[in-house]
Amino acid sequence: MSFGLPIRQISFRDALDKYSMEMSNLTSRLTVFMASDLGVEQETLMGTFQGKTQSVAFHYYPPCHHPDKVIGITPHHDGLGLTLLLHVDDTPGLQVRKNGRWYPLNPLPGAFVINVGDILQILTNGTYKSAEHRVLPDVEKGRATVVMFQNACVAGIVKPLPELGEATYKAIDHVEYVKGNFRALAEGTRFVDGLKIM
Ligand SMILES: O=C(O)CCC(=O)C(=O)O
Ligand SMILES: [Fe+2]
Repeated sequence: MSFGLPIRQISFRDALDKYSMEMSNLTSRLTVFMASDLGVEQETLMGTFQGKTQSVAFHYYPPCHHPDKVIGITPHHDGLGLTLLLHVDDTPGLQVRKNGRWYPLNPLPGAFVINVGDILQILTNGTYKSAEHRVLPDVEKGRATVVMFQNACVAGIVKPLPELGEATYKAIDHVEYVKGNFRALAEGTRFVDGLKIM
């Protein structure tokens, strides 16, 4: 994917092209493990990610001497398929919520943080849960991350894989899903909750 960058920024463009391809490859490799864990065909899960869009975010969180008054990123769930997060430095800040408690996810050299997004939660019929997370600023040091969001769907539709039994989420056109997800994010709600079949 070219990200529509001007040709003149050749080195950045090349680096981003390469990074984008490597993240697609990593996603494919991860789906192989997930497919075997879920008991579905490798190609089925891999196919939901292959050829789909990616978006990238470059975050920088400056040091902040009033961490009690400021938040880096407010608590949220990622809305797409998988998120591949690279820590550029060793500054902590990312936290994940489990059973109502926040846990730090400190950077490990050479490791990615992989987040399940809401679409993967739907695809796996709720077997994998999208994790709520936030970023707190550090008092002393700035923090940089590169975050790749991998999209996924089944033939243009966001829905549970039929292999995973009776669907517990309604099927929705991918374009409608993305619109609804952005709307919900702005309202501070979760679009995926409205797709749940009670
Ligand atoms: O920068 C981070 O550690 C988290 C970024 C994030 O959660 C996001 O971009 O959705
Ligand atoms: Fe996030």
